[in-house]
Amino acid sequence: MMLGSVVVGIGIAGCVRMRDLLAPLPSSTAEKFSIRGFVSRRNLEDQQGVKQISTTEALSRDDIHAAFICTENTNHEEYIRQFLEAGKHVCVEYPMTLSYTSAVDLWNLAQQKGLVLHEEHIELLTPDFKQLKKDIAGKTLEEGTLHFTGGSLKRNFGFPSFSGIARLTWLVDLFGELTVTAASLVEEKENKYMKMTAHLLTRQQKPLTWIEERGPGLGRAKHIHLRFQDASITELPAGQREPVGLFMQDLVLFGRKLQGEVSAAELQEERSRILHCLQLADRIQQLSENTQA
Ligand SMILES: NC(=O)C1=CN([C@@H]2O[C@H](COP(=O)(O)OP(=O)(O)OC[C@H]3O[C@@H](n4cnc5c(N)ncnc54)[C@H](O)[C@@H]3O)[C@@H](O)[C@H]2O)C=CC1
Ligand SMILES: C=CC1=C(C)/C(=C/c2[nH]c(/C=C3N=C(/C=C4\NC(=O)C(C)=C4C=C)C(C)=C\3CCC(=O)O)c(CCC(=O)O)c2C)NC1=O
Ligand SMILES: [Zn+2]
Repeated sequence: MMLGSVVVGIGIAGCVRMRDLLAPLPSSTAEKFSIRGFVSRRNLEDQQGVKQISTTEALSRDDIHAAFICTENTNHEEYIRQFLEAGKHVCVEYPMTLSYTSAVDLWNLAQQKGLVLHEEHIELLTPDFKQLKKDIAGKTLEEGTLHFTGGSLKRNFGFPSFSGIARLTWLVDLFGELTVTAASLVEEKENKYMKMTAHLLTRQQKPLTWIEERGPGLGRAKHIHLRFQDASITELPAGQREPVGLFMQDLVLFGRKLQGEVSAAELQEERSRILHCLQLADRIQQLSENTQA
């Protein structure tokens, strides 16, 4: 059976989703999707030959089974809830929500309804990350820093521990569950500049620092300083480029979940990681807001 799909939010991510749905990876679960329309709060002409439909139509049509939520982050929660309540599977661009408790609610709703709730994590699929993970396998961490820089985000992307949750996901995927010991935020609104610093500890009580820095003219980059018992890594390794795009890899994974090809254990592990990261993001926000006041 084909999985009728709708893309919600026509920014960079939404357009890429549409492109991938229109030209799925051959012989993959991505071929099971069939795009039926897109939703936008603007009135748009056809996009890549796909027609705009209303949210009401997307929620009520029997031939629509899945929604791709690609709006700015402040709207994710409301759209996810509406589509789950309407009985549709959901793939949402990270971060799923801007609070831990709302994410727990949504996972519970998906479970009650027997629906797949999938959060995109292309940062785990990048060649550089795959290589880094291989390079540090078996090494014992002493301390580390992950410093992200990037251009200013538009409004409505949420607190930086949420908009930048991809970086936190890296740290948790590499070093396991973490705790937050301190966090602060420096913001210069008039300069569109911000720098968040979070201090974390691994289960083995090793310190990790996560810095998320954004401002006009800052290039999108990650700096790492990882010190292990017998080695240091101070540069991201360049992984082997892959023929399949990142969003397409994520689409295939979502498709595999819908086809029941992902084991319950794997689903549980992923859900735990996602909720753990959102919980850390929540804690970082709380601690930062306390230091600001
Ligand atoms: N661009 C990328 O490479 C990646 C993006 N994401 C996530 O995808 C999501 C969307 O990001 P982008 O597409 O890059 O952002 P974007 O700024 O290009 O698009 C945001 C979306 O919101 C819509 N929008 C915002 N305010 C609106 C308003 N007032 N009225 C009508 N429409 C409005 C835009 O048209 C667009 O659909 C975010 O959750 C982001 O974190 C995740 C991974 C990678
Ligand atoms: C060119 C302008 C450009 C914009 C506006 C952009 C936006 C953008 N990229 C993101 C993540 C991401 N973006 C990319 C990669 C890309 N994303 C792309 O739009 C393109 C062209 C690539 C390059 C192939 C990746 C891999 C992530 C996941 C997080 C990360 O690893 O940084 C996010 C989510 C929040 C974040 O993690 O920062 C946004 C809003 N990315 C860009 O590169
Ligand atoms: Zn640095």
